[in-house]
Amino acid sequence: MSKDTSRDVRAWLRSLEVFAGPLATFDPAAAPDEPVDLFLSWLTEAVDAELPDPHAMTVSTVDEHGEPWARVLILKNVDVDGWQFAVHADSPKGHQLAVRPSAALTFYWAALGRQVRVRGPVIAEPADRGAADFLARSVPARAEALLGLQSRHLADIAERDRVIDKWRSRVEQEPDLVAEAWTLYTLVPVAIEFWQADKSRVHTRLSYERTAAKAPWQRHLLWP
Ligand SMILES: Cc1cc2nc3c(=O)[nH]c(=O)nc-3n(C[C@H](O)[C@H](O)[C@H](O)COP(=O)(O)O)c2cc1C
Repeated sequence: MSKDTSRDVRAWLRSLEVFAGPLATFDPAAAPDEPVDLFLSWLTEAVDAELPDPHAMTVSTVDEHGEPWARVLILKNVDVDGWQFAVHADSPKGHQLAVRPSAALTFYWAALGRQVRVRGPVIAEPADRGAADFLARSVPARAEALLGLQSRHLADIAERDRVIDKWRSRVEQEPDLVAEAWTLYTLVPVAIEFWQADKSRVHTRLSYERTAAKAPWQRHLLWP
């Protein structure tokens, strides 16, 4: 891209609106003691507002060289014990979690002007829980996980379709087949931040922090 074009892009980006939606409101004084309760109420509002993929989140990890990585995953469950996602352990994110079992999650519900960030250690759940999650997946999703090549270089699209077709047939014939490396992970939160946008740009932030899993939560307002 030439420098002239990049100047145009800068102006174009500056012209785009942010926080265009009617936006939600947030009164931190009324926030519950347990952050998962607040998260579930914000998630419920996102679902009720019919936002697309309300349970999609960016999962950030760090590799053995300290390099950051991030990708979008689907939230599988959340309760007082933590936020859960399931992935193939033999994938880049699985390898990163093996060497650095810690992650950050970011949810963004744009139309409501809300962001939630969650950070903490990640534990791999026992194999039977990973298997139960795997068997609840669709046939194509199970086939992709069984072939176990996620994020590897692919020679051509025809090869992808041929191999996936082969695994789909196998899953249809053997519906109890489980990818052993499919793993359910729980992020045990030590820091959770709720961020509410305001059109005035005076945003409201509430953080819950604790020194260790199961320790009591401390609440702090944060400067926007
Ligand atoms: C909305 C959305 C949902 C996704 N859900 C998953 C998922 O549940 N599991 C998964 O392995 N990848 C999922 N992906 C793909 C990941 O973002 C990522 O491309 C893939 O897991 C490879 O990541 P890695 O190379 O860091 O291991 C999803 C992508 C999007 C956009």
